[in-house]
Amino acid sequence: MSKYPLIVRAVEWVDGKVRWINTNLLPYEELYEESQDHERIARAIESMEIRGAPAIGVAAALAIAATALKFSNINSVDELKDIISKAIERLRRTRPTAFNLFWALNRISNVLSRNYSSVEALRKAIVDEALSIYHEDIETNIKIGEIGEKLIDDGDTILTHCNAGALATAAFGTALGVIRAAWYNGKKIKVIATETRPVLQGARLTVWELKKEGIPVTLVTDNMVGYIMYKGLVNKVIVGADRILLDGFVINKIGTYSIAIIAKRHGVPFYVAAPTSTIDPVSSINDIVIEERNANEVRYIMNKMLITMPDVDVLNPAFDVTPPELVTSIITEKGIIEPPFRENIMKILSL
Ligand SMILES: CSC[C@H]1O[C@H](OP(=O)(O)O)[C@H](O)[C@@H]1O
Repeated sequence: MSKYPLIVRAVEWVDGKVRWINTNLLPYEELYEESQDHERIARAIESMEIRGAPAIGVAAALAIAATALKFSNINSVDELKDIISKAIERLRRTRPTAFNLFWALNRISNVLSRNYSSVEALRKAIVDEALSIYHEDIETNIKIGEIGEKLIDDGDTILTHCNAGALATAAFGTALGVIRAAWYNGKKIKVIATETRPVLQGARLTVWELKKEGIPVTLVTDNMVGYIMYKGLVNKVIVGADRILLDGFVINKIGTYSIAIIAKRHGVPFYVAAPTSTIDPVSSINDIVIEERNANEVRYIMNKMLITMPDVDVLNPAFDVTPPELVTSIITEKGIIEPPFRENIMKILSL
């Protein structure tokens, strides 16, 4: 039982089904959906109804568990393994950058690789592993919050980018988890949220979450960050991450790199809050696939208003790369990682 109110849950497990809030509709509408169909859940991840690295990993794992239960009529271990393998491959193809997706699916694949005396034993092992991933996510976020809030001073104004909150995890959030923990521990903090074009996760999701909980938040456009840092209005920056490499490269929402450069220029600490399940211990920076999303996300503001000519060429990289020299420290559930990152990440991962 958490000592914090878990007011918002992006992804839940309800009676053998995956239940999620459609974040594309917020703050205009709070629509929840439920499904046992991994294809429907895969589409929810691709369309960003479900988004945020940890939430994507949890949703994918729960989608596999729901699939195992959906095919309750299958009595053959090999037949169920084949169905589950196909579902895992479909979910792997949803989004290429967030490491938590692959971390979660690899955990389920490891369960699948074992021998089982009955199909029921296999089904139970899959569901148990997926539910562990789900519950661990919430516990991990709270640990990140409680470790990270020690870096927050009473009276701080904290800038955050995109949404690394309860709407990006199973609950509580990572960057917003640190902010929540500081708030509930009595620190009078304020948040500045960037709108985060093109999909406006900051303006729509971070603002919605924090206002729902009464945490003071001010919205700024992405191009205001330089000005507000120049004016000395920001004490700290805290962002989430989609993938962190051993050398400390941080892959996160497009615009993060620009904020990190401005923070460095103005001597503002730049923190990254993420579970160790976001750390990719294998890839090098040249292996990373930065997701290129549909051009209409840039041409339109959330499908509400045309802002450019429909036939104009568009670039729409969903993420960028912040090099380690711009990162002050990485807040994880196992502790705060400071430079030299490779040495200290390997230590915290016991590699
Ligand atoms: C703790 S969420 C991590 C990360 O995921 C978000 O990306 P998206 O909204 O495209 O799924 C954003 O980069 C967050 O910082």
